[in-house]
Amino acid sequence: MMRTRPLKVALLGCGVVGSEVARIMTTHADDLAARIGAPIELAGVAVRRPSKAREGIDPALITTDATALVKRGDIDVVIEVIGGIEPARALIMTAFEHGASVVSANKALLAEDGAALHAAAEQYGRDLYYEAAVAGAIPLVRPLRESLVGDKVNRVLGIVNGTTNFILDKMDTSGAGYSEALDEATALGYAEADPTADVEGFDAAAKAAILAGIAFHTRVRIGEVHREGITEVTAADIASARRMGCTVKLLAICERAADGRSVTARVHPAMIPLSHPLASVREAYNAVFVEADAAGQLMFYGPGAGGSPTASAVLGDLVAVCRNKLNEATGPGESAYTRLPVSPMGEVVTRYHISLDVADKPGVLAQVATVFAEQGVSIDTVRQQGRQDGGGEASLVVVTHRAPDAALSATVEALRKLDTVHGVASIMRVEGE
Ligand SMILES: NC(=O)C1=CN([C@@H]2O[C@H](COP(=O)(O)OP(=O)(O)OC[C@H]3O[C@@H](n4cnc5c(N)ncnc54)[C@H](OP(=O)(O)O)[C@@H]3O)[C@@H](O)[C@H]2O)C=CC1
Ligand SMILES: N[C@@H](CC=O)C(=O)O
Repeated sequence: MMRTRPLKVALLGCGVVGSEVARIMTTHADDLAARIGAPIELAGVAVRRPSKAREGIDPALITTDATALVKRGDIDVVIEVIGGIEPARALIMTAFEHGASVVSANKALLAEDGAALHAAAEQYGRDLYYEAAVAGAIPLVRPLRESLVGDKVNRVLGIVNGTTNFILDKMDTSGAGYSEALDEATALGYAEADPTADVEGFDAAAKAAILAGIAFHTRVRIGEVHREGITEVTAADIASARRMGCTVKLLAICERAADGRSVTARVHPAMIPLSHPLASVREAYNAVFVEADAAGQLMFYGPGAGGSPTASAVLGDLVAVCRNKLNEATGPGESAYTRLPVSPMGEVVTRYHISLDVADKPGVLAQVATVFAEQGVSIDTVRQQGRQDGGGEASLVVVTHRAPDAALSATVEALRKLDTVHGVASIMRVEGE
């Protein structure tokens, strides 16, 4: 039977995501009430700039005092879509203390301080849901937290940042410049308030930390994730990838060690073969592979950024949390975990694509090959192309077999010291084979 007294919802933030959440709460009010078993009421909307026009929102609900809103005592659910660390963290803690459960899309905060937030939720008997924090509309947090909790997940690999995928895709397919593609992604609402978070890989690293934590029942903080962004990826890298039958993607890769005693989490650009399913992930779409002992390989795919897709994930959490409230229960929360050490990047086994500018004369290839051999790195393919400019230089592209990242980077450092190597034009890892 439908309860008539509405559940009260406070919305903290009404930007790209928040404005869509408010719109769907209004336009789908009847459906949401039917799903929940009670109507929901938007009880207040906290923003920074109160005079800004907010379509479809009663101006009487707007406040700049988010703290007073969450302290009211009659709020059932707080939706935090402000972003950043503070005041979001303090507001969530205050919400728990004053009786509300929380739905958040804030991956930066969860990857920085998820443990304290979960502990506070548990202490006060509240829910903390955050499906929207990873890969926009794609259900990923709940499948890992609930559906796969009986299995053993060994690897999570995918594209988890829409902005960088949009930029790399535009650079690859339409030849767009980096800045032009970034401006377009920002205008479409994909980029973070500070797009450095996207292009330098912080956003993807936060998501990798969250995914590794849930998948491997451990804790990984953003600072433990090896992170490289896309700012160094050049048109020449993309062209080089094409020549190899590959494309360049920013990947997040989280792995459990074979002995189960440690994990790794990394974010970096990588070349992947055009035949790999991730190669066809276009624009701001995301896709994530999950490999588990019993389930095998699962692929999750969908819109990874933008107001409306992200709001879909927020609304799904809102319904779940409201149902729990009505049942005077909380959801599954955080499962028991073992703190597994996060191994450094140097121990990760990967492959390098290295493009060198070398002297075009006898013996150079042998010298280069010796450096690889000295570091214990086996070469898979070598391609040399003499330059047409008559300067006695050639371009040498070496693709290695799999080796520890420390050995690969030591190889690059040793190559830089050879007189016959005039420059390292690009280095990129190769994944997905
Ligand atoms: N955009 C996306 O595609 C996705 C975003 N997310 C996450 O969702 C969250 C929100 O992102 P997004 O909507 O893009 O961000 P926006 O910058 O568009 O919106 C932020 C909102 O928070 C308000 N705000 C900022 N500071 C305060 C404050 N101190 N007190 C009250 N309100 C404040 C802003 O107010 P005002 O409007 O007055 O400026 C604005 O309404 C972030 O955590 C982001 O990482 C997650 C998945 C996808
Ligand atoms: N800026 C993020 C938004 C969603 O998380 C992205 O581009 O993926």
